[in-house]
Amino acid sequence: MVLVDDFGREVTGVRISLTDRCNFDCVYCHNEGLGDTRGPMDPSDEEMSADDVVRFLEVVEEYGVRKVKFTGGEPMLRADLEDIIRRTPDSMETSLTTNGTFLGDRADDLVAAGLDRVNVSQDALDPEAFAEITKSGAYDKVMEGVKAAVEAGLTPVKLNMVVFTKTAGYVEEMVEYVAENEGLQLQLIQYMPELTGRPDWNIDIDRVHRWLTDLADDVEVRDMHHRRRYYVGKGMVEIVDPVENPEFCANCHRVRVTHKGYLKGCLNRNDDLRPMGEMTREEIRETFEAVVENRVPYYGEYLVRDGDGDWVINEEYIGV
Ligand SMILES: Nc1nc2c(ncn2[C@@H]2O[C@H](COP(=O)(O)OP(=O)(O)OP(=O)(O)O)[C@@H](O)[C@H]2O)c(=O)[nH]1
Ligand SMILES: C[S@@+](CC[C@H](N)C(=O)[O-])C[C@H]1O[C@@H](n2cnc3c(N)ncnc32)[C@H](O)[C@@H]1O
Ligand code: SF4
Ligand code: SF4
Repeated sequence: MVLVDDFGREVTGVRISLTDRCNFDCVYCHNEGLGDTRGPMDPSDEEMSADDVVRFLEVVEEYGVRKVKFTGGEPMLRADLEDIIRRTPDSMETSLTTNGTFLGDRADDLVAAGLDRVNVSQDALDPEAFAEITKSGAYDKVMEGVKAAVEAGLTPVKLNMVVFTKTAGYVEEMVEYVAENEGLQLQLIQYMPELTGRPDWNIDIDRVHRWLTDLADDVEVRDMHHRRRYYVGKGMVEIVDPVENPEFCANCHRVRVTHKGYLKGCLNRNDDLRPMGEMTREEIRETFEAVVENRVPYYGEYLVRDGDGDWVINEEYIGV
Protein backbone atom coordinates (compact mmCIF):
# COMPACT_ATOMS: atom_id res chain seq x y z
CA MET A 1 0.00 0.00 0.00
CA VAL A 2 1.49 3.33 -1.12
CA LEU A 3 1.74 5.93 1.66
CA VAL A 4 0.19 9.34 1.03
CA ASP A 5 1.00 12.46 3.05
CA ASP A 6 -1.47 15.04 4.35
CA PHE A 7 -1.12 17.00 1.11
CA GLY A 8 -2.16 14.09 -1.10
CA ARG A 9 1.40 13.36 -2.25
CA GLU A 10 2.06 9.64 -2.74
CA VAL A 11 5.56 8.51 -1.84
CA THR A 12 6.69 6.39 -4.78
CA GLY A 13 10.44 6.99 -4.73
CA VAL A 14 13.43 7.20 -2.41
CA ARG A 15 16.65 9.08 -2.87
CA ILE A 16 19.58 7.62 -0.99
CA SER A 17 22.76 9.52 -0.24
CA LEU A 18 25.36 6.74 0.03
CA THR A 19 28.14 9.01 1.27
CA ASP A 20 28.83 12.68 1.82
CA ARG A 21 32.42 12.30 0.63
CA CYS A 22 33.37 13.69 -2.75
CA ASN A 23 36.43 14.03 -5.01
CA PHE A 24 35.11 17.38 -6.34
CA ASP A 25 34.41 20.63 -4.52
CA CYS A 26 31.80 22.31 -6.70
CA VAL A 27 31.32 25.92 -5.76
CA TYR A 28 27.53 25.59 -5.60
CA CYS A 29 27.21 22.20 -3.89
CA HIS A 30 24.20 21.73 -1.58
CA ASN A 31 25.24 18.11 -0.94
CA GLU A 32 21.55 17.15 -0.87
CA GLY A 33 21.10 19.44 2.10
CA LEU A 34 23.76 17.83 4.26
CA GLY A 35 26.52 20.43 4.37
CA ASP A 36 30.10 20.31 3.25
CA THR A 37 31.48 17.44 1.13
CA ARG A 38 35.07 18.34 1.98
CA GLY A 39 36.95 16.10 4.40
CA PRO A 40 38.59 12.68 4.44
CA MET A 41 37.94 10.58 1.35
CA ASP A 42 38.36 7.21 3.08
CA PRO A 43 35.33 5.04 3.75
CA SER A 44 33.64 6.06 6.96
CA ASP A 45 32.05 3.81 9.61
CA GLU A 46 29.23 6.31 9.88
CA GLU A 47 27.93 5.43 6.42
CA MET A 48 25.08 2.97 6.08
CA SER A 49 26.37 -0.49 5.20
CA ALA A 50 25.24 -2.26 2.04
CA ASP A 51 23.11 -4.55 4.25
CA ASP A 52 21.36 -1.52 5.82
CA VAL A 53 20.64 0.03 2.43
CA VAL A 54 19.26 -3.22 1.02
CA ARG A 55 17.12 -3.87 4.14
CA PHE A 56 15.72 -0.35 3.85
CA LEU A 57 14.84 -0.92 0.18
CA GLU A 58 13.18 -4.25 0.93
CA VAL A 59 11.00 -2.57 3.57
CA VAL A 60 9.93 0.39 1.43
CA GLU A 61 9.17 -2.01 -1.43
CA GLU A 62 6.34 -3.25 0.84
CA TYR A 63 4.97 0.31 0.70
CA GLY A 64 4.91 0.36 -3.10
CA VAL A 65 8.14 2.36 -3.58
CA ARG A 66 9.26 1.54 -7.10
CA LYS A 67 12.07 4.02 -7.75
CA VAL A 68 15.43 4.47 -6.09
CA LYS A 69 18.02 7.11 -6.88
CA PHE A 70 21.53 6.69 -5.45
CA THR A 71 23.36 9.94 -4.88
CA GLY A 72 25.84 11.60 -2.51
CA GLY A 73 28.42 13.20 -2.09
CA GLU A 74 29.89 11.08 -4.84
CA PRO A 75 28.14 7.68 -4.72
CA MET A 76 30.82 6.05 -6.91
CA LEU A 77 33.33 6.47 -4.08
CA ARG A 78 31.50 3.50 -2.55
CA ALA A 79 33.33 0.38 -3.67
CA ASP A 80 30.20 -1.65 -2.81
CA LEU A 81 27.90 0.34 -5.12
CA GLU A 82 27.61 -2.53 -7.62
CA ASP A 83 26.81 -4.92 -4.76
CA ILE A 84 24.05 -2.59 -3.49
CA ILE A 85 22.57 -2.26 -6.97
CA ARG A 86 22.71 -6.01 -7.54
CA ARG A 87 20.75 -6.54 -4.30
CA THR A 88 18.18 -3.78 -4.96
CA PRO A 89 14.67 -5.29 -5.31
CA ASP A 90 13.89 -6.13 -8.95
CA SER A 91 10.62 -4.20 -8.83
CA MET A 92 12.51 -0.89 -8.52
CA GLU A 93 13.83 1.39 -11.24
CA THR A 94 17.42 2.00 -10.18
CA SER A 95 19.22 5.20 -11.12
CA LEU A 96 22.41 6.97 -10.12
CA THR A 97 23.53 10.60 -10.01
CA THR A 98 27.29 10.96 -10.25
CA ASN A 99 30.02 13.38 -11.22
CA GLY A 100 31.08 10.75 -13.78
CA THR A 101 34.77 10.49 -12.88
CA PHE A 102 34.67 6.74 -12.29
CA LEU A 103 32.16 5.70 -14.94
CA GLY A 104 34.82 4.95 -17.56
CA ASP A 105 35.99 1.92 -15.58
CA ARG A 106 32.72 0.86 -14.03
CA ALA A 107 29.81 1.57 -16.41
CA ASP A 108 29.72 -2.03 -17.67
CA ASP A 109 29.80 -3.43 -14.13
CA LEU A 110 26.97 -1.11 -13.10
CA VAL A 111 24.84 -2.32 -16.00
CA ALA A 112 25.63 -5.94 -15.16
CA ALA A 113 24.55 -5.22 -11.58
CA GLY A 114 21.17 -3.92 -12.80
CA LEU A 115 21.51 -0.13 -13.02
CA ASP A 116 18.80 1.30 -15.30
CA ARG A 117 19.85 4.93 -15.71
CA VAL A 118 22.53 7.48 -14.88
CA ASN A 119 22.66 11.28 -14.55
CA VAL A 120 26.11 12.84 -14.89
CA SER A 121 26.91 16.35 -13.71
CA GLN A 122 28.48 18.40 -16.46
CA ASP A 123 28.29 22.14 -16.10
CA ALA A 124 30.23 23.21 -19.18
CA LEU A 125 31.84 21.80 -22.33
CA ASP A 126 34.91 23.85 -21.59
CA PRO A 127 37.74 22.33 -19.48
CA GLU A 128 38.69 25.64 -17.88
CA ALA A 129 35.19 26.61 -16.85
CA PHE A 130 34.64 23.03 -15.66
CA ALA A 131 37.77 23.20 -13.50
CA GLU A 132 36.79 26.55 -12.03
CA ILE A 133 33.33 25.33 -11.04
CA THR A 134 34.20 21.84 -9.79
CA LYS A 135 37.70 22.62 -8.45
CA SER A 136 38.83 19.48 -10.26
CA GLY A 137 40.90 18.60 -13.29
CA ALA A 138 38.73 15.62 -14.19
CA TYR A 139 37.12 17.07 -17.34
CA ASP A 140 38.52 14.39 -19.68
CA LYS A 141 37.62 11.61 -17.24
CA VAL A 142 34.02 12.87 -17.11
CA MET A 143 33.80 13.01 -20.92
CA GLU A 144 35.14 9.42 -21.02
CA GLY A 145 32.66 8.44 -18.32
CA VAL A 146 29.69 9.78 -20.27
CA LYS A 147 30.87 7.96 -23.41
CA ALA A 148 31.29 4.72 -21.46
CA ALA A 149 27.79 5.07 -19.99
CA VAL A 150 26.25 5.55 -23.44
CA GLU A 151 28.22 2.59 -24.83
CA ALA A 152 27.20 0.43 -21.89
CA GLY A 153 23.56 1.08 -22.77
CA LEU A 154 22.64 3.37 -19.87
CA THR A 155 20.78 5.58 -22.34
CA PRO A 156 19.39 8.13 -22.22
CA VAL A 157 22.27 9.52 -20.16
CA LYS A 158 21.14 12.78 -18.58
CA LEU A 159 23.71 15.53 -18.23
CA ASN A 160 23.01 17.69 -15.18
CA MET A 161 23.94 21.34 -15.55
CA VAL A 162 23.40 23.80 -12.73
CA VAL A 163 22.31 27.09 -14.27
CA PHE A 164 23.76 30.10 -12.46
CA THR A 165 25.80 33.17 -13.28
CA LYS A 166 28.99 31.16 -13.95
CA THR A 167 27.33 28.71 -16.40
CA ALA A 168 24.54 30.74 -18.04
CA GLY A 169 26.82 31.49 -21.02
CA TYR A 170 27.24 27.76 -21.75
CA VAL A 171 23.54 26.80 -21.84
CA GLU A 172 23.07 27.31 -25.57
CA GLU A 173 26.10 25.18 -26.42
CA MET A 174 24.94 22.39 -24.09
CA VAL A 175 21.46 22.37 -25.65
CA GLU A 176 23.02 22.09 -29.14
CA TYR A 177 25.29 19.31 -27.89
CA VAL A 178 22.44 17.07 -26.70
CA ALA A 179 20.33 17.98 -29.74
CA GLU A 180 23.10 16.57 -31.94
CA ASN A 181 24.10 13.56 -29.88
CA GLU A 182 21.81 10.58 -29.67
CA GLY A 183 21.68 8.96 -26.25
CA LEU A 184 22.14 12.22 -24.34
CA GLN A 185 19.57 14.39 -22.58
CA LEU A 186 20.09 17.57 -20.62
CA GLN A 187 18.74 18.61 -17.28
CA LEU A 188 19.04 22.33 -16.55
CA ILE A 189 18.92 22.67 -12.78
CA GLN A 190 18.05 26.06 -11.38
CA TYR A 191 20.73 27.10 -8.90
CA MET A 192 19.31 26.55 -5.41
CA PRO A 193 20.58 29.14 -2.94
CA GLU A 194 18.51 27.91 0.03
CA LEU A 195 21.28 25.90 1.66
CA THR A 196 24.33 27.41 0.05
CA GLY A 197 23.69 31.16 0.13
CA ARG A 198 24.94 33.35 -2.74
CA PRO A 199 21.51 34.46 -4.04
CA ASP A 200 23.51 36.82 -6.28
CA TRP A 201 24.35 33.74 -8.41
CA ASN A 202 20.65 33.27 -9.32
CA ILE A 203 19.57 33.70 -12.90
CA ASP A 204 16.03 34.14 -14.23
CA ILE A 205 15.03 30.57 -15.13
CA ASP A 206 11.82 31.82 -16.80
CA ARG A 207 13.96 33.36 -19.53
CA VAL A 208 15.38 29.90 -20.24
CA HIS A 209 11.83 28.47 -20.34
CA ARG A 210 10.80 31.13 -22.85
CA TRP A 211 13.86 30.58 -25.02
CA LEU A 212 13.28 26.80 -25.09
CA THR A 213 9.57 27.20 -25.80
CA ASP A 214 10.49 29.02 -29.02
CA LEU A 215 13.22 26.53 -29.92
CA ALA A 216 11.53 23.20 -29.15
CA ASP A 217 9.69 20.90 -31.56
CA ASP A 218 7.55 19.62 -28.72
CA VAL A 219 6.97 20.30 -25.01
CA GLU A 220 5.75 17.90 -22.33
CA VAL A 221 5.04 18.22 -18.61
CA ARG A 222 6.41 15.44 -16.43
CA ASP A 223 4.31 14.18 -13.48
CA MET A 224 7.28 14.48 -11.10
CA HIS A 225 7.47 18.08 -9.89
CA HIS A 226 5.50 19.11 -13.02
CA ARG A 227 8.85 19.65 -14.72
CA ARG A 228 8.80 20.82 -18.33
CA ARG A 229 10.56 18.79 -20.99
CA TYR A 230 11.55 20.43 -24.28
CA TYR A 231 12.32 18.23 -27.27
CA VAL A 232 15.03 19.81 -29.44
CA GLY A 233 16.49 17.86 -32.38
CA LYS A 234 17.60 14.42 -31.15
CA GLY A 235 17.70 15.62 -27.58
CA MET A 236 15.45 16.43 -24.67
CA VAL A 237 16.03 19.30 -22.24
CA GLU A 238 14.29 19.17 -18.86
CA ILE A 239 14.17 22.13 -16.51
CA VAL A 240 14.40 21.47 -12.77
CA ASP A 241 13.15 24.69 -11.19
CA PRO A 242 12.37 24.14 -7.52
CA VAL A 243 13.19 27.60 -6.21
CA GLU A 244 10.13 29.46 -4.86
CA ASN A 245 7.96 27.06 -6.87
CA PRO A 246 4.91 25.70 -4.94
CA GLU A 247 3.82 23.66 -7.98
CA PHE A 248 7.16 21.78 -7.91
CA CYS A 249 6.77 20.96 -4.20
CA ALA A 250 3.08 19.98 -4.57
CA ASN A 251 4.26 17.22 -6.93
CA CYS A 252 7.17 15.91 -4.87
CA HIS A 253 6.93 12.15 -4.34
CA ARG A 254 10.28 11.24 -2.77
CA VAL A 255 11.64 10.62 0.69
CA ARG A 256 15.36 11.09 1.22
CA VAL A 257 17.82 8.98 3.17
CA THR A 258 21.08 10.39 4.47
CA HIS A 259 24.35 8.44 4.40
CA LYS A 260 24.09 8.01 8.18
CA GLY A 261 20.66 6.37 7.92
CA TYR A 262 18.35 9.26 8.75
CA LEU A 263 15.14 9.85 6.85
CA LYS A 264 14.48 13.32 5.56
CA GLY A 265 11.15 14.57 4.23
CA CYS A 266 12.50 17.51 2.24
CA LEU A 267 15.81 18.44 0.62
CA ASN A 268 15.64 22.00 1.91
CA ARG A 269 15.07 21.13 5.56
CA ASN A 270 17.25 19.57 8.21
CA ASP A 271 14.82 20.04 11.08
CA ASP A 272 12.79 17.02 10.00
CA LEU A 273 15.55 14.39 10.14
CA ARG A 274 14.57 11.11 11.80
CA PRO A 275 17.11 8.39 12.70
CA MET A 276 16.22 4.78 11.88
CA GLY A 277 18.07 3.53 14.98
CA GLU A 278 19.65 0.13 14.46
CA MET A 279 17.77 -0.14 11.17
CA THR A 280 15.74 -3.21 12.06
CA ARG A 281 12.80 -3.80 9.72
CA GLU A 282 10.39 -2.63 12.41
CA GLU A 283 12.37 0.59 13.07
CA ILE A 284 12.54 1.29 9.34
CA ARG A 285 8.76 0.79 9.01
CA GLU A 286 7.96 3.06 11.98
CA THR A 287 10.34 5.82 10.85
CA PHE A 288 9.21 5.71 7.24
CA GLU A 289 5.54 5.99 8.25
CA ALA A 290 6.33 8.89 10.63
CA VAL A 291 8.31 10.78 8.01
CA VAL A 292 5.57 10.46 5.41
CA GLU A 293 2.96 11.52 7.96
CA ASN A 294 4.96 14.69 8.69
CA ARG A 295 6.00 15.61 5.15
CA VAL A 296 4.95 19.05 4.01
CA PRO A 297 5.57 20.89 0.73
CA TYR A 298 8.41 23.37 1.32
CA TYR A 299 7.22 26.27 -0.85
CA GLY A 300 3.57 27.10 -0.33
CA GLU A 301 3.21 25.31 3.03
CA TYR A 302 6.37 25.27 5.18
CA LEU A 303 7.29 28.63 3.68
CA VAL A 304 4.49 31.05 2.83
CA ARG A 305 4.51 34.59 1.53
CA ASP A 306 4.04 37.41 4.04
CA GLY A 307 2.25 40.69 3.34
CA ASP A 308 5.34 42.05 1.56
CA GLY A 309 5.57 39.01 -0.70
CA ASP A 310 8.64 37.60 1.11
CA TRP A 311 8.87 33.87 1.96
CA VAL A 312 8.63 33.27 5.72
CA ILE A 313 8.21 30.14 7.86
CA ASN A 314 4.53 29.32 8.30
CA GLU A 315 3.71 29.98 11.99
CA GLU A 316 2.19 26.49 12.22
CA TYR A 317 5.67 24.98 11.94
CA ILE A 318 7.59 27.29 14.25
CA GLY A 319 8.83 25.25 17.20
CA VAL A 320 7.32 22.00 15.83
N1 LIG B 1 14.42 21.22 -4.17
C1 LIG B 1 14.49 20.07 -4.83
N2 LIG B 1 15.43 19.89 -5.77
C2 LIG B 1 15.45 18.72 -6.39
C3 LIG B 1 14.53 17.68 -6.15
N3 LIG B 1 14.82 16.64 -6.96
C4 LIG B 1 15.89 17.01 -7.68
N4 LIG B 1 16.27 18.26 -7.36
C5 LIG B 1 17.42 19.02 -7.86
O1 LIG B 1 17.86 18.40 -9.05
C6 LIG B 1 19.16 17.87 -8.85
C7 LIG B 1 19.41 16.72 -9.76
O2 LIG B 1 18.63 15.63 -9.46
P1 LIG B 1 19.04 14.21 -9.96
O3 LIG B 1 19.69 13.46 -8.87
O4 LIG B 1 19.79 14.28 -11.21
O5 LIG B 1 17.69 13.47 -10.18
P2 LIG B 1 16.32 13.95 -10.73
O6 LIG B 1 16.45 14.87 -11.85
O7 LIG B 1 15.53 14.47 -9.60
O8 LIG B 1 15.66 12.58 -11.21
P3 LIG B 1 15.49 11.96 -12.68
O9 LIG B 1 15.14 13.09 -13.60
O10 LIG B 1 14.36 11.00 -12.55
O11 LIG B 1 16.75 11.30 -13.00
C8 LIG B 1 19.17 17.59 -7.35
O12 LIG B 1 20.41 17.42 -6.78
C9 LIG B 1 18.54 18.88 -6.85
O13 LIG B 1 19.43 19.96 -6.98
C10 LIG B 1 13.57 17.91 -5.14
O14 LIG B 1 12.72 17.06 -4.84
N5 LIG B 1 13.59 19.14 -4.52
C1 LIG C 1 24.76 16.86 -4.71
S1 LIG C 1 25.15 16.12 -6.27
C2 LIG C 1 25.47 14.43 -5.76
C3 LIG C 1 25.80 13.48 -6.88
C4 LIG C 1 27.10 13.70 -7.64
N1 LIG C 1 28.20 14.04 -6.81
C5 LIG C 1 26.93 14.72 -8.74
O1 LIG C 1 27.50 15.80 -8.65
O2 LIG C 1 26.19 14.43 -9.66
C6 LIG C 1 23.58 15.93 -7.09
C7 LIG C 1 23.19 17.04 -8.03
O3 LIG C 1 22.94 18.21 -7.28
C8 LIG C 1 23.27 19.32 -8.06
N2 LIG C 1 23.46 20.47 -7.17
C9 LIG C 1 24.34 20.58 -6.17
N3 LIG C 1 24.24 21.78 -5.54
C10 LIG C 1 23.26 22.46 -6.18
C11 LIG C 1 22.67 23.73 -6.01
N4 LIG C 1 23.07 24.58 -5.05
N5 LIG C 1 21.67 24.09 -6.82
C12 LIG C 1 21.24 23.24 -7.77
N6 LIG C 1 21.75 22.00 -7.98
C13 LIG C 1 22.75 21.61 -7.20
C14 LIG C 1 24.55 18.87 -8.74
O4 LIG C 1 24.83 19.57 -9.89
C15 LIG C 1 24.23 17.41 -9.06
O5 LIG C 1 23.69 17.31 -10.35
S1 SF4 D 1 30.43 16.39 -7.52
FE1 SF4 D 1 28.36 16.40 -6.66
S2 SF4 D 1 28.60 16.06 -4.45
FE2 SF4 D 1 30.62 16.54 -5.29
S3 SF4 D 1 30.88 18.70 -4.87
FE3 SF4 D 1 30.04 18.49 -6.99
S4 SF4 D 1 27.79 18.56 -6.78
FE4 SF4 D 1 28.68 18.23 -4.74
S1 SF4 E 1 9.07 19.65 -0.81
FE1 SF4 E 1 9.89 20.93 -2.44
S2 SF4 E 1 11.92 21.56 -1.73
FE2 SF4 E 1 11.28 19.83 -0.45
S3 SF4 E 1 12.17 18.05 -1.44
FE3 SF4 E 1 10.11 18.26 -2.24
S4 SF4 E 1 10.27 19.49 -4.09
FE4 SF4 E 1 12.20 19.71 -2.95
